[in-house]
Amino acid sequence: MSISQANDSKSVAQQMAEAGSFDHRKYKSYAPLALRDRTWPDKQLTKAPIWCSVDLRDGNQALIKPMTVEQKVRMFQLLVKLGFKQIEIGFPSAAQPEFEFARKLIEEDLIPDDVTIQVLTQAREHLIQKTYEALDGVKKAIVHVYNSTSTVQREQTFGMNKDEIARIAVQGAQWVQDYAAKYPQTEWTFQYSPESFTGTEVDYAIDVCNQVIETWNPQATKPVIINLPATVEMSTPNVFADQIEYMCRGLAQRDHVIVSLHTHNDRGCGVAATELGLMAGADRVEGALLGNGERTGNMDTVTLAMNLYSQGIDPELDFSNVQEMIDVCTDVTDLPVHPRHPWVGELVYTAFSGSHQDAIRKSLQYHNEKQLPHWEVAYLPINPADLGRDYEAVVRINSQSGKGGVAHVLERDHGIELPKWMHGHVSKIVQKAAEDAGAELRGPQIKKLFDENFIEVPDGWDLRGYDLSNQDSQTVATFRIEAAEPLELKGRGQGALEALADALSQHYGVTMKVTQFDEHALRQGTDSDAIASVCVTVDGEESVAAYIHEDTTTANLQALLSAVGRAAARVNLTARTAETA
Ligand SMILES: CC(=O)SCCNC(=O)CCNC(=O)[C@H](O)C(C)(C)COP(=O)(O)OP(=O)(O)OC[C@H]1O[C@@H](n2cnc3c(N)ncnc32)[C@H](O)[C@@H]1OP(=O)(O)O
Ligand SMILES: CC(C)C(=O)C(=O)O
Ligand SMILES: [Mg+2]
Repeated sequence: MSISQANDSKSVAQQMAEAGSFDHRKYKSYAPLALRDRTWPDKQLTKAPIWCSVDLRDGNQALIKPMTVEQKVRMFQLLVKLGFKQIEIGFPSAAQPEFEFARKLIEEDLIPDDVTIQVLTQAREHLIQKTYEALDGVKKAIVHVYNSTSTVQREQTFGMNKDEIARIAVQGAQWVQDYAAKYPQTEWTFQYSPESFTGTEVDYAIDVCNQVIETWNPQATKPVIINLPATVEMSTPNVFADQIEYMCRGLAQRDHVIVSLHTHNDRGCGVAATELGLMAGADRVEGALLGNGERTGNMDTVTLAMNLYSQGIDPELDFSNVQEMIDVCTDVTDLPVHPRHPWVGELVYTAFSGSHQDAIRKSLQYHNEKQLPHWEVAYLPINPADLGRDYEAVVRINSQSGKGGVAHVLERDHGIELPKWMHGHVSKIVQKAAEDAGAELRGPQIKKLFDENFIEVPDGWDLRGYDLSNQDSQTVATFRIEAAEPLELKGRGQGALEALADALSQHYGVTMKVTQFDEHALRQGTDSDAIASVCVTVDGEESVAAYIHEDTTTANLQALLSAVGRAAARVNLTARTAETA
């Protein structure tokens, strides 16, 4: 008997008993909804949805260690600061800290006037009663009642048929309404979730939701919220979008119903499903910061908001201080943020690889020079500074990096703008050091390598002074050099640099040619400091050096002298004459 035949004849229970059987045939594919006249694929998102944070409920119920009341207050205050106007604060009938937290917010008047708190309850009377007790005295609140409607839960958890499950929903909705009437001073909004909606036959989901809507009888001034959860993400986002479009068409009193989405991320598409669901007609979304929540988490509100932001849409949430948000979240959830987390991870604006760095550097320069009206920079979907991130993270150097990246770091961190011909010389040194270290090199290490290999004056090659004059439209010069014995050399040429090359050629009896030269002001440091870079060939041997000085002629001459001095380590330079002072 083949393995395949063996598996086909086994029940799921038998297969489960066989530990370690990685066999896809025990799973079946989802059945897509045949919505032929779907309209959502042609829609575009143009505005932010109504946001509801579920950090303090769905996020909290998934933590190893649920938040304390104090931690919940901290998270609540962060959510308010970020701009959430609807915040599900918990499941007050579930546990004492949940109840106490609701009481604290109300009694200590911690809820801003423009923020509505929301609470979750099962459709069970004693839990609903306790929920209202927790909310006594609140100005306004959303009471969110749910029951599970999927085939699996109907059959396996509840052992009930469709009508019986619908009756739980309607009875729950009725209790929610009845208890609300006991607290007339509060402005109540009701919300219903057919939990495990994506595993529910869509016509049945419409039927249950419409019975709840009929119970609550919403008005224009008193809408209800129907929240459609992908309690477990079971399909590709397009299937979810079809389900949402179908629901939006089938829900009664649609004008008085706010359609809300609550996706989870089991297949890694929680945000994508929400985006398509919004295109399919939903008005509101529930989610958690950084995607905290049951299993793989809830839809990540940071990612969705930043996706909108990066399309030029006001997300109506403020992530300008992303570090503060990360600090509070990691602290209260005790969960780390992945370095590649969309938009906010430590590495998401960082390029280590040479070609990316080169493109980023050129593109940023182009962007600044042309003053483009919109952000269009290679490899950087948004300006990291918008999130309070600095540019240091954008280009980081290791052995995968190229010359553009090294030049970028010297420019960015030290205001040293190198001429293009020098990029390769510097990056060769940096790359070798990175390879030897087998690690990243940070800005100060790169500057040190640059100083040691290009700026520092080799022993015995210090320029002590010079006199320049003009003769027959040529520069005639005397140079004083601090060597083992002080030298005074004379030379002539087109300018001071050529005159020095001439003086050194004569002195050492070698051919010397300045092949590259550049001089310009430093972008950092004193106003007058200039950096000069020189490439010289000494008897065919190429040597490069640079020097920084407030006097540009001194910078040029010392750069040349240093380059020759560095060549002297490789070429035998012996004085031909004895022109000592
Ligand atoms: C997808 C989601 O995130 S849903 C939210 C989940 N969050 C939580 O559960 C966190 C808080 N929950 C709790 O602390 C507890 O579950 C409580 C306090 C709410 C209830 O506690 P208990 O009654 O002791 O236990 P439990 O939740 O297991 O109750 C199960 C019973 O409720 C019924 N039930 C479960 N959900 C619902 C519901 N939404 N509406 C009506 N009845 C429900 C079950 O059928 C079961 O009935 P049975 O006793 O006849 O078998
Ligand atoms: C309570 C409901 C909305 C829920 O969290 C879910 O279905 O995921
Ligand atoms: Mg959930």
